[in-house]
Amino acid sequence: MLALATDFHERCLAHPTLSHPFSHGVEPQHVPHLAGYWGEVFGGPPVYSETRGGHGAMIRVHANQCDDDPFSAVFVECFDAAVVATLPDDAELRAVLRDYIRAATAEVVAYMPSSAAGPGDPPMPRWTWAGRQGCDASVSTGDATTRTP
Ligand code: HEM
Repeated sequence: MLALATDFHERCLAHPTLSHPFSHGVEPQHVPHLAGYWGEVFGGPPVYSETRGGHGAMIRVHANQCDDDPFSAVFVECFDAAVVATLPDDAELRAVLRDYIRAATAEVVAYMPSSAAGPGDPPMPRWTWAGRQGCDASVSTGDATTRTP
């Protein structure tokens, strides 16, 4: 997760659109925080919830920041590229991660408009080989259940 977050963040900083939100200075521990968040989503220990306040806190970092959305498409492109650069060449893994980042980005971006209500205290999303757990199947990878989580 640290390798993925490091590579991904470098891509954001190098991107003409994505670099803008980071141009006012980035929290020095941003990359480990991002890695801890993703680790928790994918079944690791609750590092992000215990140290940063959980999924709602992550959403609130982004909330009410922007009334249009120049970010979603390029954000997922950078993530897909970071997955290819840092994780094993595994089609099933890449499919789950592709589904994940699209669902996660749509959720974050929905809170970005200045008029959006806050997220409350939503649970941390959990993703496995079968896609998102405890949620509707439209964001799941369907029958990809043969791998051990
Ligand atoms: C859609 C476009 C997005 C943009 C432009 C964006 C931008 C940012 C910025 C500027 C920060 C603050 C960096 C800092 O100073 O610490 C941040 C923090 C963060 N972002 Fe995003 N983000 C986006 C989407 C997402 C998504 C989809 C996720 C999760 C899948 C995510 C996860 C995080 C996390 C975990 C943090 C650290 C929050 C903390 O300090 O606890 N971001 N993001």
